[in-house]
Amino acid sequence: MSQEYTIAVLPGDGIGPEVTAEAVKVLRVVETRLGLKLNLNEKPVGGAGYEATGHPLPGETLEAAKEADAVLLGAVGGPQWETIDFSLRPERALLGLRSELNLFANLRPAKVFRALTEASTLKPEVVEGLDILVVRELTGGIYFGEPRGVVTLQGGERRGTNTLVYTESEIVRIAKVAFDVALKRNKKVCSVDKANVLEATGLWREVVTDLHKKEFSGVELSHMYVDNAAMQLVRNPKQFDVIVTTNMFGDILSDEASMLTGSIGMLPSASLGGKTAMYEPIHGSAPDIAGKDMANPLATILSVGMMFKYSLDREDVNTALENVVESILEAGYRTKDIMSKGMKEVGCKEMGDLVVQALEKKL
Ligand SMILES: NC(=O)c1ccc[n+]([C@@H]2O[C@H](COP(=O)([O-])OP(=O)(O)OC[C@H]3O[C@@H](n4cnc5c(N)ncnc54)[C@H](O)[C@@H]3O)[C@@H](O)[C@H]2O)c1
Ligand SMILES: CC(C)[C@H](C(=O)O)[C@@H](O)C(=O)O
Ligand SMILES: [Mg+2]
Repeated sequence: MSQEYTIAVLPGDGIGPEVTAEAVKVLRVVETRLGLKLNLNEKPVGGAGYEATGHPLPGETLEAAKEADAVLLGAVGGPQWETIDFSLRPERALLGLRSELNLFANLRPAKVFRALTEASTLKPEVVEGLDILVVRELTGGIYFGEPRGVVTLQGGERRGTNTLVYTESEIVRIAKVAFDVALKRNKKVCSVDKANVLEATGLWREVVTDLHKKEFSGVELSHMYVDNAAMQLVRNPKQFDVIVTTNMFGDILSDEASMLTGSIGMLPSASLGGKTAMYEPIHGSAPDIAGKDMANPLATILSVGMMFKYSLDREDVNTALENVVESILEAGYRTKDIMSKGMKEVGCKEMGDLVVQALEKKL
């Protein structure tokens, strides 16, 4: 009997469907080569969900995600939905999926592929061999804290509120993920906060320090304020190995870290914690290049690799995909975002085809 898995495929908006289509091609190759049976259950999400049903996270989409062995998501959002009520914005679908599936741990690896060392915004020697992991808390913090919203005050002025909240247990569980993953890497964690100003992250620092003392003293722990961390990431990124941080700081620092690797189109992610995990590139729907076959699909394809590693018990597929991506880049193929002189520019589909061809030889 062949292994059978159900994967909820949520392409979303903008370049979401373009990069997801390439990742699906890759899934199909792995299915054939490994003799698996993959049931791909495609559903609308984000703006596409809103247009289809009036809600960015339709009930059938959430159900499909909950019932699946893993979720693959493209990207959501776009200018056409920027003025609708916040509760119906495409981005809310992401928050809904993350909280409903209890995906509190978001792993965002920023690895510099050898062939792309020259594509980084930094000098080659600063990023060569860089391999860091941002562990972003994903279901708490200012993204979910109450009270939130906009009210009109007496006199007519409006006031907007969001609230940064963390409980001790929320901090402990994400810190545990970071320490555990550090034990499998270089045993080094930097916890990033704003403990000099924000009480909630003062608690964050205290709880991380206590947990470290009690259970993870074999890991080297440091703390850094987020403003300094943003600066250190571009000054000397190789000082970091695992970075653990809050929901919003992780969002920002991972986009910054992506540019060390050459492009935001290179960074995959895994969101873990509950029964079903979700895999998505860290980038958005890129309305500026949508529909032009220009998007880099590698972040989404590498997210498929993470899916095999964390949900489908085939880390070898992740390794094969990383090797395939390296070999394609070594051969000089580049999407526009990572293009440089003397290289061969390809579109989104052609990049997907190159991965498929190389993977067919590898698996
Ligand atoms: N996970 C998600 O679904 C997600 C993440 C971030 C932003 N968004 C949404 O996406 C929309 C656009 O947001 P934004 O412009 O701030 O961020 P973005 O990540 O969509 O784009 C930022 C820049 O990076 C480029 N880019 C992004 N992905 C790329 C890829 N794969 N290949 C080549 N270039 C790529 C874009 O062309 C753009 O110039 C907004 O609605 C936002 O809310 C969604
Ligand atoms: C679109 C938005 C909700 C999302 C986030 O802030 O988490 C995105 O920026 C990301 O990084 O996945
Ligand atoms: Mg982001």
